[in-house]
Amino acid sequence: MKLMTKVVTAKEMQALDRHTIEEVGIPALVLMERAALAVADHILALPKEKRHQVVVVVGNGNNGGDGLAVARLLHLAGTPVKLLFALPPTQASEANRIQQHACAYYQLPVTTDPAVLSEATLIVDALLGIGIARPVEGHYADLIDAMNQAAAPIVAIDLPSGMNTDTGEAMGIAVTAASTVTLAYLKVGLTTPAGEAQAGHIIVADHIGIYDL
Ligand SMILES: NC(=O)C1=CN([C@@H]2O[C@H](COP(=O)(O)OP(=O)(O)OC[C@H]3O[C@@H](n4cnc5c(N)ncnc54)[C@H](O)[C@@H]3O)[C@@H](O)[C@H]2O)[C@H](O)CC1
Ligand SMILES: [K+]
Repeated sequence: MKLMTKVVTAKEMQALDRHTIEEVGIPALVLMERAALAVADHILALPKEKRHQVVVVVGNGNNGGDGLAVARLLHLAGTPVKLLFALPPTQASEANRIQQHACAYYQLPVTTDPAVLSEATLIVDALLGIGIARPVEGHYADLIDAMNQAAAPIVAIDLPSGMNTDTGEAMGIAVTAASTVTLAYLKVGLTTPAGEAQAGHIIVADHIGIYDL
């Protein structure tokens, strides 16, 4: 018997998130850690030559927080990791700042220079997730372009950055990923032809501890 996978919009995912955190009482950082473990497991199962130098591209929201937690887990598993911050690390969500602290404890190398992407054998896209709220422009558009131009394959966390969660269309420009580890449930945009083309191989990390309403 084939089980149907639940498919959600950004609003629905945000409501499930809120329900799990505020009503069930599971701390957001617990969900973030479980999400990061799922993404790290996926990366650690890739051929070793892909893991010579991982570069995690970090946005300032919780998608970036997931990326920072993945970076820490990969580092602790012996994988060389560098962080490419989109913005000065001070302008970030609370969970993101907590993850930054943990990465700083382990002295993970940090840069804001996209040239680091040329060193990557694997790129982790943690720039934007379901919180994308407007078309991608300026520095963010340049970063996505630089990721797409780099030789290394891209693993996207939750969604390829720049993708509209509900339509799969690029909001200006979107990451073209080799694989996407989407968290909790499949997102509507990932089921459209445009979304499938950007996402590559899609893995649903359905054991991160989100509870249904
Ligand atoms: N779904 C889950 O179960 C879990 C999800 N997690 C991860 O959290 C993100 C969503 O996090 P959120 O902070 O709400 O949003 P983002 O990180 O995607 O982005 C918010 C951040 O980005 C800015 N922004 C929005 N649009 C743009 C734009 N076009 N250009 C530049 N900047 C933009 C916005 O202002 C905010 O500052 C979800 O995808 C998961 O990865 C949890 O960690 C675990 C549980
Ligand atoms: K992403």
